[in-house]
Amino acid sequence: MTAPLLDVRGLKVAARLGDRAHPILKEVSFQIMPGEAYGLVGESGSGKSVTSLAVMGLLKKPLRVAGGEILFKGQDLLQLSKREMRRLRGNRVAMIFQEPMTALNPLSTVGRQIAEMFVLHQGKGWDEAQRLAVDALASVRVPNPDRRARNFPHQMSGGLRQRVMIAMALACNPDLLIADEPTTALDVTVQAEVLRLIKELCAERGTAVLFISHDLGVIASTCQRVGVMYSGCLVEENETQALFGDPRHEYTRGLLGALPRLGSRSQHGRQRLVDIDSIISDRSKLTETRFIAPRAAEGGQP
Ligand SMILES: Nc1ncnc2c1ncn2[C@@H]1O[C@H](COP(=O)(O)OP(=O)(O)OP(=O)(O)O)[C@@H](O)[C@H]1O
Repeated sequence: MTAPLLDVRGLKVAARLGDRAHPILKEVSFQIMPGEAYGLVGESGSGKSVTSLAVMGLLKKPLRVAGGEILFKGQDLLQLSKREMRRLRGNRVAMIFQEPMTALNPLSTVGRQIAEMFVLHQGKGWDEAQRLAVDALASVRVPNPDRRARNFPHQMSGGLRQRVMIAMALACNPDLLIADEPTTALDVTVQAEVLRLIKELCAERGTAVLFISHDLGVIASTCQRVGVMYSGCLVEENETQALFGDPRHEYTRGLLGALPRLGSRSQHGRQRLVDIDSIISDRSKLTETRFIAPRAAEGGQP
């Protein structure tokens, strides 16, 4: 049997405020197989970003890991030194964020920033790194990559900047790409293009992806399996199609029920949004339900 690429086991994260530690993640466990696209979905504040930052070793005070293991290729990332973690980041595990402007250096051309990845992580000389940066821009389908490499981030549209982030993230052919709401800040039409690009490039290269989104539509179009987070817990996990066809946790049913449907328009012609709280009867009971695994994992009952 293939070993998982990422195996998060009983991950607990707490926020220390004053002399009290508030639980933020409560024993979150999931696995991502090599080359697999796995989605984490849940509403704002459910703990998706904290999970991805913990995997990247980028949690900042007052947050800290309070228990569990994060095994990457069998090695517990929580045991690595800061230096070892820095070497892993950008190289074996890379991340793209929601807002590329905050991740890109405004004072440096995008070509230079991509080239730095090749110099830092692959020990390439500067001339070769710059040629590779132009190739990397071409691989994320940036038109006129030679000319664009000389642009500063503010000279590009949001969609192009996100392509630059993808080029940087994939520069060293990582085993795992973490994409945290990668298209939320983009126009709807550009969103679809960028999602397709991430999906295609990762499939071509065999890169596994951890997709984070509050948008079930994004997860449905990109991921093979999905984990649903609520209030710091993973409440349900399943193959994407099975989860959509047969949501079993009340919170998942609420999330799916709150999706605007094509054709359901209000009298003003807008798509009707359903409030999730009109579907879920009692939020206080949601975390009492145990984690719901795929049916096959329960012994194959129908
Ligand atoms: N620096 C911090 N200090 C204290 N609590 C924090 C901090 N950062 C996040 N949290 C808390 O951790 C919880 C999970 O936040 P997280 O950002 O992971 O949610 P999320 O599901 O990614 O939401 P969003 O989609 O809005 O980013 C929230 O309750 C949030 O208030």
